[in-house]
Amino acid sequence: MPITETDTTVVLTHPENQKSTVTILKYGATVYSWKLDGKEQLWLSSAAKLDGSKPVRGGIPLVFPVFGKCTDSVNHPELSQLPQHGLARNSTWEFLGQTTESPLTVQFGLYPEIANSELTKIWNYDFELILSVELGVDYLKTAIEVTNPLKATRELSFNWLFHTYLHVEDVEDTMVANLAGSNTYDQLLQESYTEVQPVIGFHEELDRIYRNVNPERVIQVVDKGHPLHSVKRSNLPDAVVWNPWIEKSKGMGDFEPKDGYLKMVCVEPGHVHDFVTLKPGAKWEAFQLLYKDELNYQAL
Ligand SMILES: O=P(O)(O)OC[C@H]1O[C@H](O)[C@H](O)[C@@H](O)[C@@H]1O
Repeated sequence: MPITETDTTVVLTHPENQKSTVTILKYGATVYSWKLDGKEQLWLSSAAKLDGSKPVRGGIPLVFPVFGKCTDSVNHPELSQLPQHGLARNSTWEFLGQTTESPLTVQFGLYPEIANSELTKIWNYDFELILSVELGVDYLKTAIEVTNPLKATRELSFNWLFHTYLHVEDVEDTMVANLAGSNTYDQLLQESYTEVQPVIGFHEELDRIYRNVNPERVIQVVDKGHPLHSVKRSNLPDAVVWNPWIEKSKGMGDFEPKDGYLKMVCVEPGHVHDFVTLKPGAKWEAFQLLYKDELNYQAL
C-alpha cells in the first residue's frame, strides 16, 4: 500500500522500494521519519511528543508565520504575541490525500478554521497553506504554497522555514559545506558577519542564520569527506544551521537522549531575513529537496 492513513499519521511507502518510507504526523503536518532503503535520514528525539501536546522535537517541523520570536511589536503587533516559530507546527492539518502516483505525493492543508484556535485568536489573519510531501526512491521533497485568500482584507506578512533535523553519525566529524561567502547572523553572538569558513564544524552550540545564500548553492552535510545529505532550495533564500550542544540539550525536556546532539544537525531552509508580504489573492511557493549527491564543493 503506497499510502496508509491512521487518525494521527500518514505513511508513504515507495512502490519501487518498500524500505523507503516517509511518516507524517497530522499534528503540525510534521514529517518525523524518512527512511531511505530502510535507513533513517532524520533525527527524532526519543522524548518527542507525537500526541499533539507540543511541537515535535525532530523530523521536519514547519515554521510559520514567524521564525523565532518577532520583536517588532510596533509594525507586527499580532506576530509579536505568537510563540516561538508560530502556529503551523502546533496545529493539526487536514490530510488532503494523494495528488500523484509517480512521484508519490500527498498534500496537507491548514487554514484559520482548523488551526490552533488559541493562536489564531492572537494572530487572526486569513491564510491558506498547502504542504506537498513527495517521496522519491532516493529523495524527499517538501513543498509549501502560502496563499492570502482573495477575500482577505489585509496583506499577509510571514516567514516560512522547514526546521529540518538531519541525522548524522557524529556531529564532531561533521561539516556543513557551501555556505562560504554568505551574510551571516550569529544568534548566540548577536552579531553579523560574512562567513569566510569554507565549511562549518561543530564543537559547541551553534545557531546561525545564513542570509540570501546563492540559490545555486547545494548545502551539504559531510562526514569525514562523505556527503551524508544534500539540500537544494527553491525560493528559500536563507538557511539556519543549529546544533544545541550540551547545555541547551539539557535545558530541553523533550530532547533525549541528552547526548543526542552528537547525532543531529539542523539545516533549516527558509525565508526569515525579512517578511514575505502577499496582497489578497496572491500566492507564494517554495520547496526543499533532500537528496544524495557526490561531494559537490562550491567555492566562493
Ligand atoms: O525549541 P524550538 O522552539 O523548537 O527552537 C529550536 C531552535 O530553532 C532554531 O534552530 C533557532 O535558530 C534556535 O535558536 C532554536 O533554539
